Amino acid sequence: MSDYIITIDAGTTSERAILFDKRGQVVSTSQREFQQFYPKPGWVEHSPLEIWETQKFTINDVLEKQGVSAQDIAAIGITNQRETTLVWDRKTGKSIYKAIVWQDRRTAGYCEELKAAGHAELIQQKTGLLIDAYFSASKIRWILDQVEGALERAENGELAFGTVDSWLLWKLTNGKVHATDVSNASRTMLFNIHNLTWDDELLDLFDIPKAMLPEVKQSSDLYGHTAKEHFGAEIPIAGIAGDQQSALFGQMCTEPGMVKNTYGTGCFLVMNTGKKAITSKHKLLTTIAWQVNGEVSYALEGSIFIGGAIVQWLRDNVHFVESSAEIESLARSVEDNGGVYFVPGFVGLGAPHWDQYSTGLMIGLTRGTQKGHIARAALEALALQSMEVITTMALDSGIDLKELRVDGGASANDLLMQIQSDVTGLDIVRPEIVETTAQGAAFLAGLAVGFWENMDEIRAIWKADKHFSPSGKDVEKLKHNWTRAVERAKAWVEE
Ligand SMILES: Nc1ncnc2c1ncn2[C@@H]1O[C@H](COP(=O)(O)OP(=O)(O)O)[C@@H](O)[C@H]1O
Ligand SMILES: O=P(O)(O)OC[C@H](O)CO
Repeated sequence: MSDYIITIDAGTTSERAILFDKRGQVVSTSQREFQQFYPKPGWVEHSPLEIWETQKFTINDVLEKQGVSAQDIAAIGITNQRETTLVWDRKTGKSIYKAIVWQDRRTAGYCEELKAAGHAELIQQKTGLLIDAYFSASKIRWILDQVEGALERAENGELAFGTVDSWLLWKLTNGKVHATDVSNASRTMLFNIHNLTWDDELLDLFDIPKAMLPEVKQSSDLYGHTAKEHFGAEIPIAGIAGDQQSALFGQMCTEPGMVKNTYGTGCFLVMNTGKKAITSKHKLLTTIAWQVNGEVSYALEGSIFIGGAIVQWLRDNVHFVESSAEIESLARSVEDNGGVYFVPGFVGLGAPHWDQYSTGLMIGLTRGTQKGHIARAALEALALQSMEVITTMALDSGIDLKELRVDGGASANDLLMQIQSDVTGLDIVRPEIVETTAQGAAFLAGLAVGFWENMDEIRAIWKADKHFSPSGKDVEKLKHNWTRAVERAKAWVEE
């Protein structure tokens, strides 16, 4: 009898394996960090082999911790950092270059050229995306250009491209399955999100051979089985979704108009728009949320590059606090921000600004500024960036939002959640289980193998824990000054 589902959560800085039981509860977790490579300013790479070995370790570790065997696992679900690009040799199973991470900006210049050549509209219309180094296509192009002989090998069908989900699937199945799901495919800038196929015109534009692309399947689907040698028995792999889409599913935002925000390293706001792919007029992304039982759900997304990382930066780079949690008590030590604003444009600004040339900016400092004011400004920065995306989402969708479901590390911060409610006027809802990213992939895999019968059974698992409602505080000045501060942070880097 198979009692559990395992989710593989392959994140940007660490990988986890999480064991879920039939009640949708987390039974056990194993987590391990892996190395980040920064070979040049703006470049971020991972070792593909380390991604695989780290993930394999966590799966074996979680089984051992709980004293269960592979036979007890009904299915594996995969959720992953998106856009990160890997290319490997089909015969040897070895990557031909390191994984180029979603944060990597090396192809920003090439992307500017694409914009200047007038390709933005076509790309947005087909893929729902805005031209940016963030997505996979320009990264694949870079590998094919820079690794000797790569283009020819790719044309001959010798090379495979995949995002992290595809890479892990390939490794788990010992090279038997080369596939991805629609949500990950929709982040490559090569996938037509309307007819659900790799787009020939875009492949021509980026000069990427079709032969290297994975098969695209539903998010809840049987992909294959793990090779027996890895965990002692074959386990079905039955669900895949990009981490932000998976969190939307885990939060049970399954109806049009429902929105979640994940406060991790970045903040990722995603709104379910149902069967409608809404083209944003305000620089949000249109993306595929998932495909389940043949039905595709679309979403609008606002990706904010620096969220919880602002707190991490205060902790690790300038030793302002000892722990991330300490930021809350420090921020509570003052009444307000004392006029201080902190725009975290460390890697440029994402949605809705998309300014590759902004930097971090702290403004409004006076002789009276105290530590607490800076802590408060940092938390307000998370909330105000998210507010900008929410305002934009309401405009694009025409939907009057009422509620925002939250998860991710920084959602544990009650003060931040209260500020979020005050600046958006929304009811902020934090669920009992904040492991929604992993839970989403577990649900997708569990549905495919009948571990859970249907959506109603899953819906009953999600439960709210805490609500934060607007306090009625006047936030107009805060919003006004934030807008002024953001404008000053923009276009700072001169190339
Ligand atoms: N209590 C807190 N208040 C504010 N930020 C926090 C708090 N706890 C964690 N964080 C921030 O949240 C991030 C970790 O969240 P997590 O969801 O684990 O991120 P990720 O999955 O992106 O690695 C870190 O950047 C950390 O600084
Ligand atoms: O690994 P995370 O949680 O920082 O998420 C990364 C996103 O998928 C990037 O688009």
